[in-house]
Amino acid sequence: MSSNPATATADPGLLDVRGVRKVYQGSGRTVEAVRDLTFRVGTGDLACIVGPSGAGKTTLLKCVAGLLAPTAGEVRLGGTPVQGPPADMAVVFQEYGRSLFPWMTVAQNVELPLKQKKIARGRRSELVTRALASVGLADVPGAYPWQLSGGMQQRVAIARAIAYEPSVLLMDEPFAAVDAQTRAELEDLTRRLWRELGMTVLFVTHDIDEAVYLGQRVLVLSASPTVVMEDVAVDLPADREQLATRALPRFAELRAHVYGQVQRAKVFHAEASVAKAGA
Ligand SMILES: Nc1ncnc2c1ncn2[C@@H]1O[C@H](COP(=O)(O)OP(=O)(O)OP(=O)(O)O)[C@@H](O)[C@H]1O
Repeated sequence: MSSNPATATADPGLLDVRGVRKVYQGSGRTVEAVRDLTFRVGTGDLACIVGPSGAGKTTLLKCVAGLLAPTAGEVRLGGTPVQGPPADMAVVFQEYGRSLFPWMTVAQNVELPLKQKKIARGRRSELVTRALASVGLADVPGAYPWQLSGGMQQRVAIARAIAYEPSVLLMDEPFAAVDAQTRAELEDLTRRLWRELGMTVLFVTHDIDEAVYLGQRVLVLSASPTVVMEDVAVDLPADREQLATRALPRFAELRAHVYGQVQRAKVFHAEASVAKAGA
C-alpha cells in the first residue's frame, strides 16, 4: 500500500480515507458528525466498521461513495480523489425495499446500472445471468421485487452491485432488516463473493459478531464526533463457517475486545457531553 501516485494507478481498489471531517449545517443547527477519520483499505481487503449508534458510519460511507462532500479531508480511490460517485464503486444499502424499483423485474433491476454504464446488450445479459446465479436467484429473473422475500430482495441488490463488476463494494448495514437465518446465509454469500471476485469491501454494521465473522479487520469508531478508536486485525482462519468459526476461543476473544471498545466509545461520549454541558 503506497500513496505514491505512480503505484496508485496499479492499485485500483485501494481506498484511502484521509482526515475526513463532516459537519452538517442547516436551520440554526450544526452537527459535527465525523471529526477526523483516517484509514486505508488495501485492494481486495474486507474491512468492517462498527461504532455506537449515531457515530457517523452512514455519513462516512456516503463520503466514501461520493454522495456527500466532506467538510475537510478527502477520500481517494486508486489514487484519484473521489468527487462524485466513482464508476467502479457499488453500494448496497440496508433498505432493499427502497433500493429496488418495484415496476421492474429482478433482471431489469440488475441490468439498470449496466445500461447506465453503456455496456452492450449481449454482455449485459451475460453479467445479469451470472450475477443472479452467484446469489442463488437464477430461477427468478422475471419476478418483481415485491413478489420476493426480504432476504431474496437483498440478494437482488447484491446481484445488482456485483454485476456492475466494481473494484470497491460498500455495504451499509445490509442485513439489519432480515431474520437471523437469512442474515447468516447472506454473510456467507458476502464472504464467498468477496473471495471469488477480489473486490475491496467496506462493510458497516451495528453487529459486533457480524463484523468479527466477516472482516479481516474491524475499525471501531468512537461516538460522534467520530475518530477511529482502534483498527483490530481479525486473525481468524480465512475459511469461515458460521458454527465452527463462532465457536473458536479466538472469535470469543475478538468479540469481547471489540465489544469493550464500543462500550468505551459510549462512555467517552457521555463524559464529553457532561463536560461540555458543564463548560
Ligand atoms: N442530513 C443530515 N443533517 C443533519 N444531521 C445529520 C444528517 N445526517 C446525519 N446527521 C447527524 O449526524 C450524526 C451521525 O449520523 P449517521 O447516520 O452518519 O450515524 P450512524 O453511525 O450511521 O447511525 P446509526 O448507527 O444509528 O445508523 C447524527 O448525530 C445524525 O443526527
